[in-house]
Amino acid sequence: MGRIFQSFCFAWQGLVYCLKTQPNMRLHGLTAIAVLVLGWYLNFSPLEKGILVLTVTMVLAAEMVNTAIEAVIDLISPGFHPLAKVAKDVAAGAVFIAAVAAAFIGWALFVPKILSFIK
Ligand SMILES: Nc1ncnc2c1ncn2[C@@H]1O[C@H](COP(=O)(O)OP(=O)(O)OP(=O)(O)O)[C@@H](O)[C@H]1O
Repeated sequence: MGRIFQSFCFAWQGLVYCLKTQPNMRLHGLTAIAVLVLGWYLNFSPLEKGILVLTVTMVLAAEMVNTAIEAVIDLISPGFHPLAKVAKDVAAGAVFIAAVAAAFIGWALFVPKILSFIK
């Protein structure tokens, strides 16, 4: 039980580190809260809520993995190296495609719902 709690504390520290040091993580986090609150307010179905939760989690997790990769690269390759560039660019690309997919999913879920609310 102690080990599980300790692992949870380390994971929490990683999350707090990302929120403190990464402006993009704060932006994704605030967007996630806004999207989830709005989703619940607009009475999304359980399936739609599940898709929303998975979508925001995908973006936040991608941002955290990106931050971890950046930290490792800065540790092992403080100077310029072409492979360091590849690693950072690919990690940033993962965040980018996750964010683009999230934007499409948000558009597909929210636009019909908001239109039906306005009518
Ligand atoms: N050690 C390095 N060697 C080669 N290119 C690097 C190196 N460090 C960074 N770069 C290049 O600079 C870009 C920006 O790197 P940086 O570490 O500032 O990432 P970032 O995405 O701007 O970080 P953050 O998300 O913290 O703002 C990388 O995507 C990469 O192209």
